[in-house]
Amino acid sequence: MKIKGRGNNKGKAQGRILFSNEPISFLGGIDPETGKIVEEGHELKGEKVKDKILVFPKGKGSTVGSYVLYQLSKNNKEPSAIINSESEAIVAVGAIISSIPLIDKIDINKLPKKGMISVDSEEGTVKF
Ligand SMILES: C/C(=C\C(=O)O)CCOP(=O)(O)O
Repeated sequence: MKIKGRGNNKGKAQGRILFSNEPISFLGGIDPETGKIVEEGHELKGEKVKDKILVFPKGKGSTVGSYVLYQLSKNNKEPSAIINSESEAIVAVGAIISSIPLIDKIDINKLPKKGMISVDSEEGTVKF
């Protein structure tokens, strides 16, 4: 199946889905050294974002989160792509400065919660 959204940063990626129903805070929520989700009580606590297609509704928390995404990419711990219901500025800026493909305006409830997925953020499409 192919779903069209809005491509925000050009690029293609394929990988395993890491799916969250909850927003993600990059500052304080993800360790930039390891790529591990560390936010207490978060449904993905303990998971690593590296090489995953990270699916979540939107970012939350500090604007410094954009820089944490950049730190993740500098440490080779970044997700391969991000899919959001609606990206806000923190995730959008972080993805752009880190060259991470990003697609939003996707009804993430229509996506599988696990398995492989392909992202083409030039077309603005996801395939699974
Ligand atoms: C740039 C900021 C802090 C710093 O330099 O460490 C302010 C961030 O403000 P938020 O309200 O957390 O976005």
